[in-house]
Amino acid sequence: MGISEKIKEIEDEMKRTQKNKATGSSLSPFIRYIYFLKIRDEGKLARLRAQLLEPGPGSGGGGGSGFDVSKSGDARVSLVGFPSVGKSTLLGLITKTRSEVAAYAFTTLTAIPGVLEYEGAEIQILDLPGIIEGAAEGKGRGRQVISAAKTSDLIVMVLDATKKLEQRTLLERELEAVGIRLNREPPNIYLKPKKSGGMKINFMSPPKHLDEKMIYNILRDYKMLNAEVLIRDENATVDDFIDVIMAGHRKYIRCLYVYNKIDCISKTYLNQLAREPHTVVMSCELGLGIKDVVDRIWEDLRLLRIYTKKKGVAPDFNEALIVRGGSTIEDVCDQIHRSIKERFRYALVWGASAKHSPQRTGLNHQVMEGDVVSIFTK
Ligand SMILES: Nc1nc2c(ncn2[C@@H]2O[C@H](COP(=O)(O)OP(=O)(O)OP(=O)(O)O)[C@@H](O)[C@H]2O)c(=O)[nH]1
Ligand SMILES: [K+]
Ligand SMILES: [Mg+2]
Repeated sequence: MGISEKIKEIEDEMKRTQKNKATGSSLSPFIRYIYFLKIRDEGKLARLRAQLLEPGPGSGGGGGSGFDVSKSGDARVSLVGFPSVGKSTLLGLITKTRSEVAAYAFTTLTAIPGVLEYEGAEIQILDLPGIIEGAAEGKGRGRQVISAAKTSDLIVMVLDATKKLEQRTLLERELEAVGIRLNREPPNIYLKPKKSGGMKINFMSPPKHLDEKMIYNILRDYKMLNAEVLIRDENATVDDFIDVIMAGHRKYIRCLYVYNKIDCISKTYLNQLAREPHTVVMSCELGLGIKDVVDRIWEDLRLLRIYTKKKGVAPDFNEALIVRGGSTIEDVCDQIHRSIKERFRYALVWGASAKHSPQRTGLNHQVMEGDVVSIFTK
């Protein structure tokens, strides 16, 4: 019998025992026995499902390319967490997609995309298999899960409020290990490799954790013998400097920590969790805090709604263009049509980014939330 069939058999058995449990309430020793069987089988089931996630022989440690789900909508959000914290339950609550929910670990075996609609924006939400410690080294499908997370605009780390606080640090470490940097900006260090000329190392002000010799040695370790360096941040560390050298393999992603199952913890503890930075608390079971989670996802994505206006007509506020924070008129043009930029003459901008309304601008003008834009072409 293959693993899939074994799993099916145990699942069927569990469904049967669950039914027995519901009808035989007076037979308490019997119920206890059934319950014991169920718990034992859940353990077995979790182990089998974990095996199903193990990379096959010769597949190179879990694969590093993520799942075959194409990006769609205005942004991508990944649900990352240990098994059974409630990732699939959350997906079901905020999108129309149903991903299987169950009490045993590794219920979800692949990436399941759903769409969260938020005031005119379409946000892709990826429900992912649970990851375990050692995921970054290829344990289970961990590497694949983390690769998928690396492609997202925001990571929602789903945590079980009834479990130890260390779970968060453990997960962060797994993500760090593959070059993901959570809620951090790239270090303020300028590094330019050169063909010749040796090392030129400069500081804006004396750094506290670095000196010229250290930088020189690190660069040599990475086989960079000619480079120009300017450390702009006095708090920069060796790790920061290595991140700059490895910039191509680093990804700076915002992370929202979501503690689920608050129906099972004390009020005091709940308040403590809720005060942590970048954190929201919820109970999928009771439907508590779900709207907060959705609002925070939107805020943390930092997307902007821009409205276009045709000459002589009022803007259509029902139809927003969604662009990323920091976008320019050029990005707005690209969002409307690929070729519009080539025929661009100027834009008129009304709203928060305009010095006066309307402001006549070029392609470089940065837009802000709620701006109204008219594009004039040749
Ligand atoms: N008490 C409580 N249980 C919850 C809550 N949300 C989800 N659950 C339960 O937690 C279990 C796991 O839920 P799933 O949504 O399957 O968890 P998951 O993170 O997708 O799990 P995997 O796919 O196995 O990694 C299920 O039995 C849910 O009913 C909650 O807010 N409170
Ligand atoms: K589960
Ligand atoms: Mg799941």
